[in-house]
Amino acid sequence: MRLDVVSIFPEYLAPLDLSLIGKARRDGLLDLAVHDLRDFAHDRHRTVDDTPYGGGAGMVMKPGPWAEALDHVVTQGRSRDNSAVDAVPTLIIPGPGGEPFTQQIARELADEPWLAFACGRYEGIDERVYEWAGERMPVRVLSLGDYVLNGGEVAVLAMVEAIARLLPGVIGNAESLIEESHEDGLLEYPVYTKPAEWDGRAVPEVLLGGNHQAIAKWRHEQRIQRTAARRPDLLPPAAATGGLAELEER
Ligand SMILES: CN1CCC[C@H](Cn2ccc3ccc(-c4n[nH]c(N)c4C#N)cc32)C1
Repeated sequence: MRLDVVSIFPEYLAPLDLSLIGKARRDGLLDLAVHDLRDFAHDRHRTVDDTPYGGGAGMVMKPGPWAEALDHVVTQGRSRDNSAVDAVPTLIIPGPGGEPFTQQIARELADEPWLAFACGRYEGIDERVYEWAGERMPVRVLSLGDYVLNGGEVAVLAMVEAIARLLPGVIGNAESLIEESHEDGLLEYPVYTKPAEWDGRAVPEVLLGGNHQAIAKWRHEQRIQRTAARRPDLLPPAAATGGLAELEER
C-alpha cells in the first residue's frame, strides 16, 4: 500500500517510523511519503493560512498550497512505482464534522492500493479544496471521534495504524486480529499473564487448566458481559436489555 500525508507539521508523523508500522515500511509492505504543505507556499513567509471570509475567530488554510501539494502527491505517486498513468489515491481529510472512522471503514480502506491524507490545522481547510479534490479523486471526510483536536495529524496517526495493521504481514500473528474489539461486534476478552497470583489476585482458574473448549466458552462469555457493561449500544436490542443468554449460546 502506498500512503501520502500532507501536513504543516511533518515531524508529527515521525511515530510512523516506529514499531510495527516502521517495520512494515522497512519490509516494503508500506510505502509512506510525508509532504510539508509549506513547500507549496511560495511567498517569502511560506504562508498557508489567512483570515476567514465572513469574519470569525482563527485562520483558514488557503486553497492554493493545498491544490499544489495534492497535485504533487498524484504526479509524484504515479511515478513512484510505475502506476497507471491515471492512478489516483483515495483522499482522506480528517475533521470533527466527518463520518465516524470505524473498524469497518479501516477494513474498507485497507483494500485500497493508495491513500492520501490531508492534515488540516487552524479552523480548517478552504471548502473549495474539498470540491477541487473531489473532481480529481475519491474524497472521504472522516472523524476520529466526537471531540475536537487542534489538527488532523493525530487522527492520521490513528487511522494509518488502524488500516496498516490489517494488511497481510504487518501484524506477525494474524490470529491477533480475530476476536478483538469491534472486529465482530463484541469487545475483547480480558487477558492475563504470569504470575498466576499477583497482589493477592488470582488468574481465573479456567485459564490455567488447558481445557481449550472451556477457555473459549469463558472468553466468549466475558466478551458478551464486557460489551453489555461498557458498550450496550454494540449489542442487538434484545441482548442490550438483558437477554444475554441467546448471545452466549453462539
Ligand atoms: C475550533 N475548530 C473547529 C474545527 C476544527 C479545528 C481544528 N482542526 C483543524 C483541522 C482538523 C482536523 C481534524 C480535527 C478533529 N477534531 N476532532 C476530531 N475527531 C478530528 C478528526 N479527525 C480538528 C481539526 C478547531
